[in-house]
Amino acid sequence: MARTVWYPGHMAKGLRKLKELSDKIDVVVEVRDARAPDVTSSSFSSDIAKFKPLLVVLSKKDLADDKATAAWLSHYKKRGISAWAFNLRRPSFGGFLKALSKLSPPYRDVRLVVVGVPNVGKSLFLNQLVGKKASTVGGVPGVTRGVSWYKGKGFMVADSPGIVDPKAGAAVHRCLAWLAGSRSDVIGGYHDIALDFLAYLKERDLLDTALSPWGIDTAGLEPDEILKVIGRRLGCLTSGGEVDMERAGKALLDSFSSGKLGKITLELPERPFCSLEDDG
Ligand SMILES: Nc1nc2c(ncn2[C@@H]2O[C@H](COP(=O)(O)OP(=O)(O)OP(=O)(O)O)[C@@H](O)[C@H]2O)c(=O)[nH]1
Repeated sequence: MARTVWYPGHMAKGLRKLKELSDKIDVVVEVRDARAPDVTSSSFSSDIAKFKPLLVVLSKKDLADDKATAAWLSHYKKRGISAWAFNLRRPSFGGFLKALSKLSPPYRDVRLVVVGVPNVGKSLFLNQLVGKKASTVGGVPGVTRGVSWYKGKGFMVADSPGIVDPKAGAAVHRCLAWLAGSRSDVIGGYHDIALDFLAYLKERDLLDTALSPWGIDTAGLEPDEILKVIGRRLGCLTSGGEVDMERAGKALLDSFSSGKLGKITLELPERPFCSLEDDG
């Protein structure tokens, strides 16, 4: 089934803004989702990393499988990429701040920009890093125009809108929808996206882990049958008593993105996300 790629105008504008910013910054911090670090990375950050240091922050560590997160951190280390994993709701930035201070020019505060796909945790990261009293900085010639800068202890951070890699295919957008980084209702509907999600979990042998909180026996069931069982279990019914598959899909995806299904990582360094049907 052909699906449209969701790449609205504000993201194109954000990408332009970021490119303009690149000569004013010292460091790029890319926030990636620990549940899918490869899907939520962008070719844009690796382009910038050719001439600016890149620090990778894996967000939502509390929602990801701990062993998988350790494997990703070790994967980055082997490739010389500095990376940390945080539960951004309760972060401990010690090692990250130390690395940041080493990148500081001797004559002024180090300037960083925080980039990442929508909903990955950029705002929460920025707020936690700068502190509760985060307020924008104004009036720094040549720096503050057109972008919001926040002052931290020894650093200045520019925020950026969520950017999805313009080259990302439809399959990546669907995975972002599972993670709540892209809107399922816009790119294909919850029913459709939830079926993709269930098919992917099945292919990765993650179905039983994911659905264990609901005690659903999935043996021999296809994704649409599984979604029907979930819909009945959660009371997503039409007035005629049929399962409302759109509501069931939304309930499943909400449960995954909020961590109700437990700590699940969708891809591993040795087996990154690959589409079941890459029509991008
Ligand atoms: N459990 C958990 N939730 C997180 C974490 N990081 C971010 N979130 C939640 O994820 C959601 C999105 O976080 P934001 O900081 O708004 O994400 P963003 O990247 O700024 O989003 P955009 O503005 O859409 O680009 C919020 O509900 C956060 O509370 C984390 O480490 N753990």
